[in-house]
Amino acid sequence: MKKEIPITPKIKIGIVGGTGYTGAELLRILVRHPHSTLAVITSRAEAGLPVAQLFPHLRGQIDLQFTAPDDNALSDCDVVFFATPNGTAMQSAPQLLDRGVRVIDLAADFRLKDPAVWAQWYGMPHACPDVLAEAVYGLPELNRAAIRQARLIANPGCYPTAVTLGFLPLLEAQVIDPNWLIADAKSGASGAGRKAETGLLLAEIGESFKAYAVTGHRHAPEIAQTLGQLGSGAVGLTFVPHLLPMIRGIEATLYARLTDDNCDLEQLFAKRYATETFVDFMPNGQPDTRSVRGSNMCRVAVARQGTSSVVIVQSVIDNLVKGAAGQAVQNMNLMFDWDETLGLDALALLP
Ligand SMILES: NC(=O)C1=CN([C@@H]2O[C@H](COP(=O)(O)OP(=O)(O)OC[C@H]3O[C@@H](n4cnc5c(N)ncnc54)[C@H](OP(=O)(O)O)[C@@H]3O)[C@@H](O)[C@H]2O)C=CC1
Ligand SMILES: CC(=O)N[C@@H](CCC(=O)OP(=O)(O)O)C(=O)O
Repeated sequence: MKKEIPITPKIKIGIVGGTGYTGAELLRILVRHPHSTLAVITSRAEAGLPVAQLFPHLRGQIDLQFTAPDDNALSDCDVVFFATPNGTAMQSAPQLLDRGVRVIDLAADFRLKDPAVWAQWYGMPHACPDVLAEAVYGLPELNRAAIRQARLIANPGCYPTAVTLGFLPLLEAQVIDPNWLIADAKSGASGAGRKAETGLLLAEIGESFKAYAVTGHRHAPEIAQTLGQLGSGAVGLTFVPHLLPMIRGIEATLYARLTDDNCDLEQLFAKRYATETFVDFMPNGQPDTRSVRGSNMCRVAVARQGTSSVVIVQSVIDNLVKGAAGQAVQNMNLMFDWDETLGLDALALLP
């Protein structure tokens, strides 16, 4: 059951997990959104605190207090965003959907189609495997038509967004070997969330750089699942994430072997992304994370070294915007049949 969209263009929005980095980013975007009324913003730790007291950049913009999560209050909303740890949204989504509320989960609860694969990577059984089937993977550049019809969106992970948008034109056109894909990705520390953790202290990550989860990261099956749907069948992917001593941003350098040496790579990327507002193909470009910081843009470039058959793609996003909250709002815009770009016109911050 879907709620009828009111004629009045304002909808009521709930955010579960309003004190985290992606929750705060949703607030920053949604206070400027012409069709949104923020109705419920949850935090267990900060219940009762005015939102603008925790986040002074929202003073004068929002007159709500954090409240403890309550499914009844959330049921009154038209759409609820879950900006919560993995395993949280799947506890409440079925009831909310039953009450006609649309749900957008920024975590991974509905991203993997196979509940056994979910359990393997997330260390817990899936709470509502029956609902998984109807979830739409919220990558608009791939699933726009399905997102428009969806009640439940699995917002993609941050690394998967950058990696998938980089490989997508090559796999769709079937000009690379799908069994030999390498994604060398780096993230700023905000990708790990706002929790206190020794490994995320400035003195631990400043002036240092490391790879992590080299034996397997939970985003690998998510990326492989999506890339496997792009025309060439199952893929062989090596994905290695790195932690950079910066706050926002993901850079993914991707490698693949060309099977069609005559392919015009620049034309392929330019054509595939010509009508995509939030993917900027940069001919001869060198996308850097600061060119997307604070914006919903993914910038990509493609290159070869001489006549080598290895193709190199660079892809950058802001992990909190196109990698999370911005993409979630882009999905909401599609679900409510609005202009996809509403609320998402911020340019990157330089320097
Ligand atoms: N950071 C990033 O770049 C990205 C994050 N994501 C995903 O988005 C989700 C949120 O990430 P992020 O904002 O970084 O996380 P944070 O750790 O910064 O924030 C988590 C939020 O969830 C709330 N919360 C925690 N546990 C529960 C619970 N059991 N029930 C209800 N609320 C809870 C917290 O508030 P309180 O404890 O007070 O209730 C807090 O507001 C995660 O699943 C993350 O993997 C996805 C893409 C990018
Ligand atoms: C830098 C950093 O630690 N990044 C996080 C990615 C967080 C994220 O977006 O993952 P999910 O939404 O799939 O949980 C990590 O590697 O765990």
